[in-house]
Amino acid sequence: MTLLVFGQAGQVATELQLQAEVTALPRAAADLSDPDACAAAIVAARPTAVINAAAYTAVDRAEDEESLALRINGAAPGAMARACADLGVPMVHISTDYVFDGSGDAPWQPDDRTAPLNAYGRTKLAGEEAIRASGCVHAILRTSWVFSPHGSNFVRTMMRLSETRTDLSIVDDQIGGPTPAASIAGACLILAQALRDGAGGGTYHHAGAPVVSWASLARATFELAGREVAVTGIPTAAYPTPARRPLNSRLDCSSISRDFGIAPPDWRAALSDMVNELTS
Ligand SMILES: NC(=O)C1=CN([C@@H]2O[C@H](COP(=O)(O)OP(=O)(O)OC[C@H]3O[C@@H](n4cnc5c(N)ncnc54)[C@H](OP(=O)(O)O)[C@@H]3O)[C@@H](O)[C@H]2O)C=CC1
Ligand SMILES: Cc1cn([C@H]2C[C@H](O)[C@@H](COP(=O)(O)OP(=O)(O)O[C@H]3O[C@@H](C)C(=O)[C@@H](O)[C@H]3O)O2)c(=O)[nH]c1=O
Ligand SMILES: [Mg+2]
Repeated sequence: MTLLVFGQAGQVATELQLQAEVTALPRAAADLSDPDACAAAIVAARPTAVINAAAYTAVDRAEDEESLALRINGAAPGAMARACADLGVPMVHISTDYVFDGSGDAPWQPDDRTAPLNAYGRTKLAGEEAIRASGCVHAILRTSWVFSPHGSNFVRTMMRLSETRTDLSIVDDQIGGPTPAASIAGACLILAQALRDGAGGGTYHHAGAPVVSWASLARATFELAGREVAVTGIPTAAYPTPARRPLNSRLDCSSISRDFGIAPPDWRAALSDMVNELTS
């Protein structure tokens, strides 16, 4: 199958290229700020399936650039999906825990009420809605707290800070599942094949287990890397940021296990591999 991937250098896009033969489109080939160009790229490639792994992911910066983020995260996936619908090509799209408001402490189900707290979350929700409205055969995969040795993510930020800092204050009241980018890529490939084979699709959750706080994830990183950094857990209110972030990012991942046999990965194994790769 000819798989067309939007995104090339991002965390998930990089893993897709490592795991499968795909045509990955860098920004120069398909800029998501130009939705029509994305649709045209699909028409030109005539793929058997499309995976959108590109997005505007700078959560704080999106507060000041919401209209650009909306074009990239909302309008572009919508244009891709309409092109897919016209051609009868299935589409796999990645979305986020940040579509939820983070209330309570129960894991979010795929059909729970969405109510994003920040601009990034609003634009990602717009993308989901545009894809559903297009009528294309699709799977929307919501995930959370992505990390990998490639690209920018919280774990790499912690590794960088450990070069110069002996203590850090990290929020310990935001709870979620850190997810290896490799696991998301694997899930996208399974979903693309299943949709090709006639599966119905829909909205699914896939995130790493067990759930932790950002402070715990930082401690686990420093322990594996042998870095002596003291982590003080602090409440979100003590770490002001431009974008509000949800406290409860737990995602219930049972429907993707049931329908596709995709189980939540244990992030600790992937973190250990990643730290070894970065420190060797
Ligand atoms: N990172 C995370 O923690 C989470 C991510 N997600 C979702 O997972 C998906 C993959 O995220 P991840 O791999 O982490 O993303 P990254 O931030 O690692 O990479 C984003 C990718 O999108 C590309 N991109 C950004 N803007 C444009 C544009 N205007 N035109 C074309 N390409 C563009 C980037 O290209 P370039 O290299 O040229 O900048 C890059 O390849 C996204 O949909 C994201 O919303 C969901 C939950 C958590
Ligand atoms: C660097 C640092 C961050 N923090 C906090 C800020 C924030 O609440 C939390 C994580 O910071 P980040 O900026 O890495 O997180 P953020 O970029 O918001 O991560 C999110 O990215 C988007 C794309 C998603 O879709 C989400 O699933 C999630 O992964 O850690 C501290 O408390 N202390 C620190 O020293
Ligand atoms: Mg970030």
